[in-house]
Amino acid sequence: MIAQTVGFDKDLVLPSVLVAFSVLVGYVAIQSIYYLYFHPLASLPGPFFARITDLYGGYHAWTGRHHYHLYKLHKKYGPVIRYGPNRVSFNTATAVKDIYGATKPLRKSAGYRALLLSGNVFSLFTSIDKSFHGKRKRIMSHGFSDAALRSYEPIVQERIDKFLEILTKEAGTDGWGVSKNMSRLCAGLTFDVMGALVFGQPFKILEDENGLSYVIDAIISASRAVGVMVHLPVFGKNNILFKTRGLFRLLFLSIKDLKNIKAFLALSAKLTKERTAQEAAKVAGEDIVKAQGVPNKDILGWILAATDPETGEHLSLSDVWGEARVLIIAGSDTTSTSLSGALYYLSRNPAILNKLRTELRTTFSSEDEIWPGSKINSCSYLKHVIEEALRMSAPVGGILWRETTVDHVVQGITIPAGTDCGVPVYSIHHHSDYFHDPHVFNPDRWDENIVGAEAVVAAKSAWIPFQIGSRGCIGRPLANMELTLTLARIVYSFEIRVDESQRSLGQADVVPGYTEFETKDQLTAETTGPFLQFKKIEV
Ligand code: HEM
Repeated sequence: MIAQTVGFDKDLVLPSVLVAFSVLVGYVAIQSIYYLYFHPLASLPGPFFARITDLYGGYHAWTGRHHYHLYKLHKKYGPVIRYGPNRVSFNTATAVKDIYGATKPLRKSAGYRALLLSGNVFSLFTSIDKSFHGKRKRIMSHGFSDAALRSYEPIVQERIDKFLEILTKEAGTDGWGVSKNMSRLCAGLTFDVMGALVFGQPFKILEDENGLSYVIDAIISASRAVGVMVHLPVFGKNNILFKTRGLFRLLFLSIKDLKNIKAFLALSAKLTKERTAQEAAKVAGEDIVKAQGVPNKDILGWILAATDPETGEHLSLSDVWGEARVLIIAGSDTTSTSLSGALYYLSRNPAILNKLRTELRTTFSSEDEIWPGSKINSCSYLKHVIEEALRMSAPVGGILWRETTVDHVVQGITIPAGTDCGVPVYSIHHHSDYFHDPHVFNPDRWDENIVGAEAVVAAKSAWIPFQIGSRGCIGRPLANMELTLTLARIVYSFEIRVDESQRSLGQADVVPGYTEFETKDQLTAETTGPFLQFKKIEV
């Protein structure tokens, strides 16, 4: 009797499906009409699908080429584009200030929440709430003070020594080493440096000693999903979808990737625990790190010892683990892309390479003299080469979304509260209003004596590889140290040549007639090459 009442009526299946489908289509149609004609951003230009769904941006993020795509869109539609129902991309230096300026009423977009690995444990990088971020920054900045940086110098130099040894390790009788994939080798260097600086011990990826090169692969594959989710704010805003983000990540990962990520999480948890226990055992007033033979201090050493000056709080173990993981990711991949990019451009521009070598050889009388300090700071051409490499192929080349917390004027347009805004880094770095011949690698564009003060001021206003404002990169001085020391020491001591058989690998031609170092954008970048050979210069 009961079975009959709730029985399954086959005749109702098709009509039910049709009704559900019609409701869905009707809902999408009404919502699209609203987005296209009645939404406060309706008058802004942009691709049709971008104006009605965030899936448009999500798809282009998935291709890894959305930074190049945004560049082309800005060329087509002008400086302001609607890049999602509730998202606006601006391509001007005024917008940089209006959006990222320290006092502006914007916070990181809800999309950043999708980056969280476990529950709601935010880190300095992933935090959205401004007061949480301020508190965390007060503690974290201890690890990036001038004193902290000085204590890192020998660690960085020791890893660079190892890196340079590898360049000509299997050199032939003519002195030229075998061809190296610089993306991979530079990643070995920067991950080792970050391992040593965060946990007090290098991963020794350069020596291939501890079998930890999977850390690089783990982070590259984890970044693929993150690079898409950060462009889908719904993952941060909708709690049900937020809980499914783990499943979404699976779409981007192979079994091997999953194993690598799991191993990296376990490794970073183990090293954080060990390092925290060491610090807890610290005898008052004694530097246990030195006492235990670990060279100098590391970032965890500084931040574990730090307290929030306003609240007196310390970080908990899970907070420290969260910060450690993010530091390894944020500090390695970015610096490695910058270094590979600079080597790509130097190896393809012999005149620029020679000019840089002349500067270094007239400043230093031997490679051993190349240390942080006033001498290296006086090498203005070295600085300009790095600035230019970061402009041409910025490691974070996409768009870093910020959400308006109140109605706010950007570039003269009132943007309603709750809208995501951003300036795509690749686009503004290649904007001809700020950079003459933007697709040409030209370090001289940063020299006032050559191009004039006005041109340099304009260029600086649009140069944002580290972002600006309170959410700008805390690791910038450390990245600068790594980049200047490594490049100066390579160029001082080695001849460099392109492996012609691999020249086109990792090379993009975004604009016909120009080639550049290709970055696959996934919040940070995935890169290949350049494939280079090195020969030690005879003294
Ligand atoms: C050339 C190398 C680097 C580049 C181009 C770079 C770029 C950036 C950018 C663009 C941001 C803003 C991200 C956003 O708004 O979502 C950022 C933030 C950050 N970076 Fe870097 N970075 C580099 C090196 C480093 C290093 C070496 C470290 C650490 C050791 C580091 C740690 C961080 C952290 C913790 C944040 C978050 C800061 C905050 O929100 O207060 N970065 N970086």
